[in-house]
Amino acid sequence: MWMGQGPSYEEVHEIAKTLEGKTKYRPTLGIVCGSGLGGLGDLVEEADIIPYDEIPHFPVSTVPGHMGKLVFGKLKGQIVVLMRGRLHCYEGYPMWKTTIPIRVMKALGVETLFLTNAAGGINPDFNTGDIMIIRDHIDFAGLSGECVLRGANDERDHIDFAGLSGECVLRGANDERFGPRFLATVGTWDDAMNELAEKAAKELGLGDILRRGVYVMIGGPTFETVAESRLLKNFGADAVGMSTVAEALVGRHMGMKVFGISLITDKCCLDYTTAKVTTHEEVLAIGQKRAKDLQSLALKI
Ligand SMILES: O=P(O)(O)O[C@H]1O[C@H](CO)[C@@H](O)[C@H]1O
Ligand code: HPA
Repeated sequence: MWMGQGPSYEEVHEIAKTLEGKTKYRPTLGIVCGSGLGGLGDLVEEADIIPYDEIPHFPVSTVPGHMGKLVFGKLKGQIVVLMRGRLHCYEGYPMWKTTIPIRVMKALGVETLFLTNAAGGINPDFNTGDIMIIRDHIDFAGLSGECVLRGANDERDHIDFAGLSGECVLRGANDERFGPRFLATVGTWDDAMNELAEKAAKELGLGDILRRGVYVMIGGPTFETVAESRLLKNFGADAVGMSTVAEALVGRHMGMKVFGISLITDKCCLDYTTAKVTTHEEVLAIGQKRAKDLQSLALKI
């Protein structure tokens, strides 16, 4: 009997079977669209679009900028499945539930996973609108374990360790049919795909805004205090967001090739004198502004 945190191997394959009954496509590439970056879905040709709420056992998207639809079809001739809307732990889902679609993608035959996100720039040299190839990550959630005090705190100058952390997505009983109990995470982000992404960006004339760096996942939904941004910088993070790492880990757990890019939508404040408030609206607006560049980059890759 399955004693871990769900979903079971059988449930994942049941969902995949349902989807195979709704689309003729058998994708090998999976794409996850970050906040405000769902426009890539419009470029998928001859698409079969399946809303999450029509898929049994599938969590639904609740965040503005995430439509909650699976898009199957062709992108430059390649058969893809694209998540137009991802799931975040802060929406109230346990971490494992946010990655059900990634497990399902693998069951559908997906071998390569392309993750995109909107992120705050921690590296002071990064500017709003920059595109960062994810070289590595910090799984803040997994490093710190599950905190009983998880949630926001409204003091001005604090480090809300609970809000920053969550739980590792692979916590719970392990089914070896998915992957190993202990996952080595060195080399999570595929070097060859990163090289390809860098080359593609340069060819598109995006070299000036191209960065490479370390993405740190925090639990959210609170944006960082100044003290937290400083902490993350000292940890070695270049950009911060509330997603992506759990998906990457689950992808690697199942042997997928993983790569990804972050759009820097705001600069995190490292100084009280210049501190300004970040909003989700601002994040979405920068996504809109850079939409065309990101779509061209994804197509070229
Ligand atoms: O990571 P994605 O889904 O791109 O979204 C990012 O944008 C939202 C905050 O504005 C957070 O959900 C953060 O993780
Ligand atoms: N912090 C965390 N997540 C984010 C940010 C940020 O500044 N911007 C976009 N997603």
